Amino acid sequence: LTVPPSVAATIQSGRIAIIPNFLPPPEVSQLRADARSLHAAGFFSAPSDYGSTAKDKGAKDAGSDRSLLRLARWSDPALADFAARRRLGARMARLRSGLALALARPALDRGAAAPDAGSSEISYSRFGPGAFLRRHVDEHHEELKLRAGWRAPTRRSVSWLVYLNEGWGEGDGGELRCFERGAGRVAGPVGAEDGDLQVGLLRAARGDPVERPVFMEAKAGRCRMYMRGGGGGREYLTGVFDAEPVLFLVGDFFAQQLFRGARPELAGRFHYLEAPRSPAADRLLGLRAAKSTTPEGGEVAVDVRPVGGTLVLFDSVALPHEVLPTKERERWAVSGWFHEKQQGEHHTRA
Ligand SMILES: O=C(O)CCC(=O)C(=O)O
Ligand SMILES: [Fe+2]
Repeated sequence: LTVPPSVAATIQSGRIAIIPNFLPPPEVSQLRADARSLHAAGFFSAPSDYGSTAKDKGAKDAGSDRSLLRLARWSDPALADFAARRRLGARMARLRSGLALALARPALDRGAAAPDAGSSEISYSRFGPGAFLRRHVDEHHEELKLRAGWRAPTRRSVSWLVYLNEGWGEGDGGELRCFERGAGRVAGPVGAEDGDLQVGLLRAARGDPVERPVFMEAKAGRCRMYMRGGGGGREYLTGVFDAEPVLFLVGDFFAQQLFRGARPELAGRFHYLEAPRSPAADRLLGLRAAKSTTPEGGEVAVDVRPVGGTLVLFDSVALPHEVLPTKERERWAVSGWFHEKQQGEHHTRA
């Protein structure tokens, strides 16, 4: 499946690519019926694995009526309409190959846990009336996930969703709200550089009117942030620091202190993609009760209605997003993540 350059460019700049009518209506209906019958049969479960760190769990909604069909069930030929699921899997595998080429991420999904399913992770999701999903990013730098972060052989690279709803109207709620970076050009692809994941960005400034992704090297818990330099090398922005506790102090202000030793003049431009969160910090910021949020400095909210057949794609590391509360209706989707190999062992924590 050929991925248009404009779609690739959108993903690489940290924005959401929206492709209406990706799935023909008959396939949308088949998958929706399949999801409904699997849900009715009790095969869906609460997304307990959601967010890989304890810190994340505090930031998620505990009580909302959201459930998933896991991969083992998805891949079970004995259950419901397996033919429809397999057809979608084949389509997603073709999309994955197209994306690997268009995004120059050749390792995309190689060695996937479930090659037959077409995507490393794939599941149905159901939001009951009133359900929502709090602001988050789908993948974090390994150091932000502590030891577990380095153990996984692969990581999320591209997030995808195909909505399965029939005639979703403006009043139905449940929009996917994405927090894109608003102003201007991004200097180079977001997400990762040479295996190092992005943790933040430098905002555009008068003398340098582009946003610059900031990546983090980490070796045995010793970290250093950098951006792409002029000659293609790394331009270090901080000295070496210990991941703990520094990365777990909330907010840009603390991160900006790290720039003092290297590039103090750039400190004020630094912004976390998604500031590390903790239940305590959320309480402090009054976020615990918030079902939806407004854009932070320099962000623009883009709302996507979950209309049947629409495909959305975005970089799993770079784009914060949330799902607004649904009103009366159930909200159905099939979603997943194409993975990439995680970087080599020399980066492993001691
Ligand atoms: O259902 C959606 O639109 C988004 C879901 C999501 O963000 C997630 O599962 O990580
Ligand atoms: Fe997400």
